[in-house]
Amino acid sequence: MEISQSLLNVENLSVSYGNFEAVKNISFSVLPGEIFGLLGPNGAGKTSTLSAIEGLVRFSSGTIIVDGYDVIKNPLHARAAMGVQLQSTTFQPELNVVQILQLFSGIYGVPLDKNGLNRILKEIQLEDAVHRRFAQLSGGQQQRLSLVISTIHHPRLVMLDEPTTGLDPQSRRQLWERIEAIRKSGHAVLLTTHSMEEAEAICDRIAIVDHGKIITIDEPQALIEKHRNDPEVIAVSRRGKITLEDVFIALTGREVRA
Ligand SMILES: Nc1ncnc2c1ncn2[C@@H]1O[C@H](COP(=O)(O)OP(=O)(O)OP(=O)(O)O)[C@@H](O)[C@H]1O
Repeated sequence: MEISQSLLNVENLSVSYGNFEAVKNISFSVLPGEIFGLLGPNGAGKTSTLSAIEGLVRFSSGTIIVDGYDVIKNPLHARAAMGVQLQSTTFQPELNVVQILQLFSGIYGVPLDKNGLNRILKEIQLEDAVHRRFAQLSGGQQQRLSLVISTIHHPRLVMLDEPTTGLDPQSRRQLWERIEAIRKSGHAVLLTTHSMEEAEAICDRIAIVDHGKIITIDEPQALIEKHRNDPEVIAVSRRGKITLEDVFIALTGREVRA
């Protein structure tokens, strides 16, 4: 895969916390118009990988190129090209929906007049919740607001850490549609998820990560086809149907992580 074609190119990335190596020499690329999922058991190194790309943790070795910019040599350009989903703790608790949108449009240098503000509020269906603070919103409303903020500057690469965890099916579908709209615009999405259903539904390719290493990278359906006759996959399957979760469990093992 040509590096120049990729919106994100991660090459031989390692991340350590003291003596503990959480990410071990991983490489992958994300293309324009692609939704790429990082899947892995708890503690596999997914968030550490995202954090390294986002510039939140220092990595011990490797290179990360975002939209052609090396995150170490050109951090400002690289950061301008990415949108990062913010966790609720990042929002000032005393600010309401409108104030949060105004704050982040200011931070990103994106002009937001009254019409623009109303358009966004309508788009994320928060017109009736403008005066609520973040903590007073439902999980679905919080995620819609977080996603719109992470894309307010139209970044070419959007990174989402477990964007739909805890959402009801309606809210999850709506988020999926918004994520798919990012893909449609030719931008790329890198997300982490524990939902195999989500990976199958929206990811073009997935990387299965375990113990800091990438076990495999493929299209979800291709991965199922490739492994459907593996004895370990058949052994963990239920009701005679082979799913992505069966392949995932067979590849990463049945034991629960600490
Ligand atoms: N700041 C830190 N200091 C020390 N160890 C850390 C730190 N952050 C993460 N780790 C460890 O690194 C490993 C990878 O953690 P990471 O959060 O990247 O995993 P993950 O795949 O995102 O897991 P989860 O699915 O549970 O969110 C884990 O063993 C974790 O305990």
